[in-house]
Amino acid sequence: MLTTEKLTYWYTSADQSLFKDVDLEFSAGHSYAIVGRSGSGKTTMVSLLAGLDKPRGGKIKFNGADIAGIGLSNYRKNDVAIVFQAYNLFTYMSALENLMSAMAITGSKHKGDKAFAKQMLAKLGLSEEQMTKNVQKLSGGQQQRVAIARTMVCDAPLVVADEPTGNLDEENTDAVINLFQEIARDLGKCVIIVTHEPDVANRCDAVIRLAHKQFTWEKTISEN
Ligand SMILES: Nc1ncnc2c1ncn2[C@@H]1O[C@H](COP(=O)(O)OP(=O)(O)OP(=O)(O)O)[C@@H](O)[C@H]1O
Repeated sequence: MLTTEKLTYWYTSADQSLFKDVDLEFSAGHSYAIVGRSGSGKTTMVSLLAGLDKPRGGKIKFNGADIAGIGLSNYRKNDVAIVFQAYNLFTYMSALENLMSAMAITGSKHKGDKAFAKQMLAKLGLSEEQMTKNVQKLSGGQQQRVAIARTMVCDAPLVVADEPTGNLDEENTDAVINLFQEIARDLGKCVIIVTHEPDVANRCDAVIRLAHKQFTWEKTISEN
């Protein structure tokens, strides 16, 4: 579903590349963890994969088409759902309103379907009362679950998450990982997660380590 071909990136302020000539392949229906030391370039890599920044060299292809050709804003709107550590929810809305607007903005096939949005939030353990109050009144774990529910109600086949469990306790981390697995296995999406947590990485179908500017597979899909 998603491939990188000789992907190269450097920040203009840096004197050398962060990574060079990276070839990776991600398939639908699987979850992938990207791990590595702080500052190695994991966030930069997922920003490129999510179409938030442009490569300096090489290509990112989505279903065989260069995302530069698709147009990064079209790609972000139709093909990618992004989950950040700082949830990025509309803070003046309820959880339900957040899902409804995400469906409207992305033109999801569930657009306008309030019952479906409620069903997803209920599935993630939110009560009717929690769904309809301002998201800022929810706990961090609950807000993160809303951010993940948002990826489930949109049609985007690719879900990219940067440290999605970074500030969650063990119980919420577990719930979030279960959700990502469900999104990959049951909804058939491709899930790519940057994480510092070995437990989170181990529960993904594949693990890629970034070290010394190289990405190496620590666990591959076929080892499952
Ligand atoms: N906008 C920027 N301009 C210049 N340098 C940057 C910029 N963003 C990040 N960097 C540098 O690029 C390197 C990689 O950063 P990145 O955030 O991708 O690493 P990371 O592996 O995600 O780190 P962490 O695990 O701490 O989040 C770091 O040395 C960082 O200081």
